[in-house]
Amino acid sequence: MRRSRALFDIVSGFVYTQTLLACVELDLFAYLAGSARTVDEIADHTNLSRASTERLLNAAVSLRLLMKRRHGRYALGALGAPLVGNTGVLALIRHHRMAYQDLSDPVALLRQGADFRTELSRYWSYADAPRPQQIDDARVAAYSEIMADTLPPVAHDVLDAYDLSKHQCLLDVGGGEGVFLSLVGQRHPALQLRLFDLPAVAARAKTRLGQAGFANRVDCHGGNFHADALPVGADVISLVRVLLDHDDESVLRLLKRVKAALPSGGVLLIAEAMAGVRGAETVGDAYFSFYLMAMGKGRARRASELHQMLQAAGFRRSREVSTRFPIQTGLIVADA
Ligand SMILES: C[S@@+](CC[C@H](N)C(=O)[O-])C[C@H]1O[C@@H](n2cnc3c(N)ncnc32)[C@H](O)[C@@H]1O
Repeated sequence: MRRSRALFDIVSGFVYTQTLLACVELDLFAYLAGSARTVDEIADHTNLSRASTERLLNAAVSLRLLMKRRHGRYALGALGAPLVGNTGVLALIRHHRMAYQDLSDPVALLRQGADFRTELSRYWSYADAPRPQQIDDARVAAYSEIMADTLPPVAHDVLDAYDLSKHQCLLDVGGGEGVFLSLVGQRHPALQLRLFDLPAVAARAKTRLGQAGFANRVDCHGGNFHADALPVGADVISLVRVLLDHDDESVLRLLKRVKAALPSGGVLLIAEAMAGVRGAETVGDAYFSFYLMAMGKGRARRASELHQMLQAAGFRRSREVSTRFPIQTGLIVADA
C-alpha cells in the first residue's frame, strides 16, 4: 500500500504542481491573506466559473495549500500561508512554467541534451551564450531579479555557518545584484566588499548597492569568469549558487582562476544546493538534474565531487560545513 501510494504521488506530481501554479497565477494566496472567503467570492475574484473554482479549491485543500473553514469558507493552509508576500518564491514558482514546458518531452530532451533550444536556456541567457560578457540588461534582468529575491535565506544559512569576521576583503564571484554582499556588509561593517559578474549584472549590482547605501564600500567588476582573470586583493572569495550552472570543465577552470586570485591562506566559500544530501536525494539527483538539463548546462554535485575538483584546482584542503537548511544550502570551505 505504501509503495503504491508513493508511486501514485510520482504519477500525479505534475498535477500537484499545476494546482499550485494556478493558485499563484490567480493570486489566491494574497487574496485569502486578509480573511477566509466563500466559493462565490473566490469565483468573483478569479473570474472562474463556480464549478472550476470549487475544483481548484478542493485540489488546493487536499495539498494543504488551502484549508476549509466553517460555513463553506476557504482560508490559507499550512503550505499556502508562507507564500503570502514571499515575492521571491512566488516568482520562482511562476517561472517554473518554462521548466514544465521544456520537460514535456523528457526523452527528447535526454536524447538531445544541450542541442535542444529550450525556454529555460533563453531565460538563463548566459547558459548558451558564446560571449556572455556581451549580454545586455534586458536579457539579465528577469533572472537577476529572481536571484536577488530568493537569496536572503541562503545568505543567512551561509553567514550563520561561517564567520567572516576574521577576513579583510570579500569578493563575491557571480554575485548577481549584490544582495549577498549587502547582507554580509550589514553583519560585518569593517569588511571590504567586491563583486564580479557579467557587465550587465555588475551594473545592476552597482545601482542596487548604491541605493542600499554601500556605494563607498563595494567595487563592482564586470567580466566573463570563463575568460577573464578575477580581481586580486580579497582574502575570501564566495561562489553562491554559481557552480551548479556550469559544466565540469568550466567549473575546474573557474576554480583555478579563484585559486590564482587568492593569497596563500585565503579561503573560498562554495554555497549551493548539493546532490546526495541524506533524506533529500531527489533535490539534487532528480529536480536539479532535470532542471539544469532543460537549461542546457551544469549539474548539482556531491560534496565529495567538489572536494576532488578543488584539489585538482590546487586548493590545499576543503571541508564541508553544516548549515541550517542543507537542502537549499550546502557549504564547502576551501583553503588556498
Ligand atoms: C544562479 S545566479 C546566482 C547569483 C547570486 N550569487 C545568487 O545566489 O543570487 C549565477 C550568477 O552567475 C553569473 N554568471 C554566469 N555566467 C557568468 C560568467 N561567464 N561570468 C561572470 N558571471 C557569470 C550570472 O550573471 C548570475 O548572476
